[in-house]
Amino acid sequence: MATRVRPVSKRCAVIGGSGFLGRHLVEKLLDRGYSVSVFDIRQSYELPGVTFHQGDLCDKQALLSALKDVSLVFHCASPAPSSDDRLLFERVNIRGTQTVIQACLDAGVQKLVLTSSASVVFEGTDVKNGKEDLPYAKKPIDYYTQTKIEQEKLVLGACNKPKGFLTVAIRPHGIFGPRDPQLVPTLVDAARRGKMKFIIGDGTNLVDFTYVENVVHGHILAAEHLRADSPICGKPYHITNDEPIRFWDFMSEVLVGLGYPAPRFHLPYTLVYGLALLLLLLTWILRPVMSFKPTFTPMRVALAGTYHYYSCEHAKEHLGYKPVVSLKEGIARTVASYPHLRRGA
Ligand SMILES: NC(=O)C1=CN([C@@H]2O[C@H](COP(=O)(O)OP(=O)(O)OC[C@H]3O[C@@H](n4cnc5c(N)ncnc54)[C@H](OP(=O)(O)O)[C@@H]3O)[C@@H](O)[C@H]2O)C=CC1
Ligand SMILES: CC(C)=CCC[C@@H](C)[C@H]1CC[C@H]2C3=C(CC[C@]12C)[C@@]1(C)CCC(=O)C[C@@H]1CC3
Repeated sequence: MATRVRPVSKRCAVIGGSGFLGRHLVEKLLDRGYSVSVFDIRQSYELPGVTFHQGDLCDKQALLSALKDVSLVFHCASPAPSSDDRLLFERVNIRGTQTVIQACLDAGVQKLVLTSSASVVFEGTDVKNGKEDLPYAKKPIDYYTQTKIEQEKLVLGACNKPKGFLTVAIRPHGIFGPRDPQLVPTLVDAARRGKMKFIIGDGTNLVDFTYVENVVHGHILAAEHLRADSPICGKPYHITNDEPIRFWDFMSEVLVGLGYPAPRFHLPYTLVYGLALLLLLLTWILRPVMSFKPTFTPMRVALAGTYHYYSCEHAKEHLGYKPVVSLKEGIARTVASYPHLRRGA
């Protein structure tokens, strides 16, 4: 069993600390006695023990002031996948991450923990119990995934033991929990518009959904195990709930928990995927005159209709990782945290 390693310095920075995952991470770091410098393009809350630095991570000077006297940095900022804006992803996830690395080196930061994504190996076809040695997606499913791949390569490639700069990447999948602006709100929005009646495919596809506190736990374990003599330097780690579930069972549990009916009718996967592609084409054609965001994008349909679950054995072995909140408990906490999204609210 892995031993618990004590942090050397208790001052750290969270880039993207105003976001969903970032804020949960900040709260847990505070509980564990860290003082935290948050760097984000927006400030969404105030907490004792947290210093906010508002700025764009592509701006090295702005970053440097947030990294002063910091030895550990968590980088969990990214534009939302739904923005599907290639130039923005390239600027923030690729060039911005290069800037983060350079700022860390200039500021004498010793450890950088990146929030990557398990989807860096996902090409829209089944992944069953995928391990970290799967190759990066050759045909990434969207610009978000494409730039997350480049981002992870940059951070892991920057690991340099002689220079005393150590890096590691955490690859979560399907993060959910209180304050998530993406998964539950999108689902409820679709349900309210009568779009959640259908199951895409036969509904047996297993998927990982990971409760946010488990993702946070994985990040902190990685940071605290990151030392020059550790096997984790320069490596990616899947962090999941270790309880793959049928995609449509998860969606149904959340929907029913919030008072909406579960999807019941089946539609063939290829038909829905084809329709999503057509719809996407239509949004491009019509962009000069009108803009609309389809609920069922090809990316979402692929995620809803294929197997994609990942092994977290390496994290267990090298980080001593074990989920701290079960899927059942995570779903219950999540449902309870969205009273305003309940049916009829
Ligand atoms: N949610 C999920 O299911 C998964 C997420 N991930 C990864 O986890 C990380 C956190 O995701 P999540 O918490 O869901 O996302 P959020 O959008 O909630 O958080 C990201 C934060 O980064 C900020 N940000 C964006 N661009 C910049 C910039 N140029 N400079 C500074 N800050 C910026 C965002 O601000 P603003 O909101 O204004 O854009 C936001 O506050 C991301 O790296 C994501 O790729 C990985 C796997 C699954
Ligand atoms: C079919 C439908 C409309 C489902 C609604 C829920 C979806 C919005 C989520 C289901 C799986 C989620 C997911 C992500 C975002 C939200 C979903 C598509 C990510 C793309 C977020 C960023 C990642 O790195 C990977 C995630 C995979 C799962």
